[in-house]
Amino acid sequence: MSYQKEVHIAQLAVQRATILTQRVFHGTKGTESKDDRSPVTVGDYGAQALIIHAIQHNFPNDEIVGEEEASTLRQNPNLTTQIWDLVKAAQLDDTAAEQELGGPLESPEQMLQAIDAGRSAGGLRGRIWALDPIDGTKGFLRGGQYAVCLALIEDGDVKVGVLACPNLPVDDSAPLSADVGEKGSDGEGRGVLFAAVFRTGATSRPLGQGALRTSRPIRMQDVPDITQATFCESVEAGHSSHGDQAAIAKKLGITKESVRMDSQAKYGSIARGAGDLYLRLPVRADYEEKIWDHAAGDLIVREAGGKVTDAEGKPLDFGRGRTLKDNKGVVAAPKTVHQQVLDAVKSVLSSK
Ligand SMILES: Nc1ncnc2c1ncn2[C@@H]1O[C@H](COP(=O)(O)O)[C@@H](O)[C@H]1OP(=O)(O)O
Ligand SMILES: [Mg+2]
Ligand SMILES: [Mg+2]
Ligand SMILES: [Mg+2]
Repeated sequence: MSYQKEVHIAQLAVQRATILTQRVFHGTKGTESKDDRSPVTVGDYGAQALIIHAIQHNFPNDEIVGEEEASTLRQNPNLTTQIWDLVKAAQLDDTAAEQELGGPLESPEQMLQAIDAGRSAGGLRGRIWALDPIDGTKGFLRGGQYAVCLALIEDGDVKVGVLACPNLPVDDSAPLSADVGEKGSDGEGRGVLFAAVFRTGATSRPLGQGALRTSRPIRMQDVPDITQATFCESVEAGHSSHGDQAAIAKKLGITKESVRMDSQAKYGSIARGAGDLYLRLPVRADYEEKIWDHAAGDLIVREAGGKVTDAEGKPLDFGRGRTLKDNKGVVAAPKTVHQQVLDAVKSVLSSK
C-alpha cells in the first residue's frame, strides 16, 4: 500500500483546520484574560470536527482516536453556535481541494457527531487515525508553538503522520532559538506542514494557502560531535523533567542551553535538522502518554533518519489503546547517536 491518498487528505485536512485555529487565535487575542482557556476549547472542538469530517468522507470504515469529545459541548448551545460559525467558515481557497475534503459540514448536529466520532478505543487491529486537534495548548494560548497532529496507525504501526505547525519558521534551515520556542507568531515566513509515509521519507512544505503541492524532503542533521548537539524539551516542567534533561546534557558534554517549546513541533524541528535531540523524561510515574501526542512525530523523525524509543530503549507501541501504556518517556535522536544518548538517559535515571 502506498498511502498516497491518505497522506494527501491528511495534509489538506490539517491545513484546513489551521485556518480555524489561526482565526481563533487572532480573533480572541487581547479580548480574553490571560488564564481564560476558552480560545483553546473553541479551537480544539472546531479543528477536531473539520478533520474528522474529512476522514469520514474519504475513509468511512476507518476508526478515529481523537482527543476531544462533545458531551459537555452539547450542554452549551452558545459555545456550540460560536464554534459552528467558525467551522462553517473554515474552507480552503482551492475549491477542488475543499471538495476532496467533503466540503463544508452541514449542520451543528453533524459537527457534534463528527467530534464524537473520535471515541475509538484504539488497539492492535485495523486502521485507526490518531488526532490531536491542538497539541501544545499552553503554546497556542501564549502565541508560541502548537501543532495540529494527525496520524494513521495500521495494525499498531504508524503508516502516515502529518503535523501542521503554524508558528514555526517555513525555512527548514532556520536555526532554533529560545525565541522560536517561546514566541511563535504566524506572520511572514511562518507556518510549516510536516508529513511522512512509512518507508518513503519525510517532507515539509509551507502551510500557507496556494502552496498545496510543493513538498521538499527533510533529513535529520548529522551529529559528528555530540557535545555540539541541540536539545529540545517541553516548556512545561510538569510534562518532562528539566532537571533530568540538564543532567543528561551534562553527561554528554553538551553545554548549549536546551530549546524549550510546546507540542510536537519538537519532533518536526529535529526531523528537519533545526535541532538534534528530543527528550521527554517522566515526571509522574502514573502518567500514560497519549497516542495522539506522539504518533505523527514518531514517524516523521524515523523517516527523516532518526530513531525514537522510550527511556528504556523500547520502540513506542501505538497498538495498546488510546495511550502508550507500555512506554515511559521519549528519546528521539539521529540513528547514529541514539544509543549514546540512551545510555546517558539510563545512567541518569537509574542513579536517582
Ligand atoms: N504529566 C504529564 N507528563 C507528560 N505529558 C503530559 C502530562 N500532562 C499532560 N501532558 C501532555 O503533554 C502534551 C504537551 O506536551 P509538551 O509539554 O511537550 O508540549 C499535552 O498533550 C498534554 O496533554 P493534555 O492535552 O492532556 O494537557
Ligand atoms: Mg497534545
Ligand atoms: Mg490537544
Ligand atoms: Mg489537551
